[in-house]
Amino acid sequence: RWPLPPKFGVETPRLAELSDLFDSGLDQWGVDIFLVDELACHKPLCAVVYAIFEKRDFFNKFHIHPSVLVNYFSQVEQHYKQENPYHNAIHAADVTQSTHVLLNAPSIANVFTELEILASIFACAIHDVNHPGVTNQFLINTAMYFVTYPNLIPMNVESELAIMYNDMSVLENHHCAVAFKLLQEPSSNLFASLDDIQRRQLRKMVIDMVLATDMSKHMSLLADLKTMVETKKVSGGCLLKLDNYSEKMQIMQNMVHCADLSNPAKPLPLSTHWVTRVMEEFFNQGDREKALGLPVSPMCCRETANVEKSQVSFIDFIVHPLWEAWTELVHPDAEHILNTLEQNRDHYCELSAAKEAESVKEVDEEHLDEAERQQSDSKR
Ligand SMILES: CC1(C)CC(=O)N(CC(=O)N2CCC(N3N=C(c4ccc(OC(F)F)c(OC(F)F)c4)[C@H]4CC=CC[C@H]4C3=O)CC2)C(=O)C1
Ligand SMILES: [Mg+2]
Ligand SMILES: [Zn+2]
Repeated sequence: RWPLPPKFGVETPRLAELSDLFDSGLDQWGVDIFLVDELACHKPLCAVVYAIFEKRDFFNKFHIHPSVLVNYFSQVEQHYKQENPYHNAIHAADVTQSTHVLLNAPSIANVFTELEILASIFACAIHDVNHPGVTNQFLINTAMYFVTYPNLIPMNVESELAIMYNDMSVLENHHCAVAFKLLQEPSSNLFASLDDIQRRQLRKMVIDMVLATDMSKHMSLLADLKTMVETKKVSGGCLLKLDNYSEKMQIMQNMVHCADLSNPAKPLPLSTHWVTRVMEEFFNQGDREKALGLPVSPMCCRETANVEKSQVSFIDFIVHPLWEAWTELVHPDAEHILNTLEQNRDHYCELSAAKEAESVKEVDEEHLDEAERQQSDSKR
């Protein structure tokens, strides 16, 4: 009934290269997602989701026609703002492919049902859709802005979002709502062949995973993961005893959260590329906060931010503790990921120390110049 879409759902003159890259890299941690973006003519999300669905045989398992997948994820991809330096479709493709790799860890094979795997991949693909390029804090701070200055034309409709969601996981609620709204398109009914129970289960799982990508949930999510790892150690190390929904969902939420925080654990060239992008997005937000007379958020001031120091702190306080817990949960499958994270952290630490030494040297030279000036003055 439907014409077959182009391979991977993208019209590209470089299909052979894209196909080869997926053959060798789709299941690899550290595939060059920026090269995927280039080869897929800047539709990386469509291409990655199509390739994963094919690799996992989801088209047959869930009776999904390839063109329905392409119709839906083309819509989703268009709703990612490509003007965002960081929160764009490349990030969505990156998190989706990273989760695809994490799901292949031998120690969690047979833990998840096919529906749970479908829900995880889907959740990653849509987890930041229509992201406005600012944080929840910014939206919350600006929500009251138009109450204080009603005559100001709403410079950013996004602040409507905080009003809509009463400051609770504003972005993450929005990403879910947009994704499920797009599903209602008749030509995009991805889950038409699922039965009602499965559709309801999938919807709940996706919402639970996407809402867990809100960084304000990070500490509680990590605490629960550590508790699970402790009990797993006690119960002879097998994960297969996961029978209730909440324990399984906890692992799925942490898996997607790990993928969302995986940039510092990727090969260094990819990691530094993501740092440049995320800082650009934060600095744009800082510029807007300054213009609005709002307090500038941490790491968002382009004049004073120390990129290397922020990255070391981000890794030490947030990323490493999470990946340490995940690595223990799936031991020994994620050792190489944790090692890469630790090497990258040391790289940023050295950069930060070198930068520190450089600025101290400059100050010393200035003092020397000043002293020489004073000396020559006193001689005259
Ligand atoms: C400043 C500190 C000394 C003290 C401190 O409180 N925090 C945490 C902090 O300030 N946060 C928490 C994370 C927030 N955040 N940050 C993201 C992000 C992504 C990639 C990054 O680099 C690289 F991997 F590409 C990155 O690097 C960072 F250094 F900027 C940050 C996203 C993570 C998930 C969802 C949306 C993005 C999000 O909510 C931002 C506010 C510290 O980090 C250290
Ligand atoms: Mg997000
Ligand atoms: Zn994200």
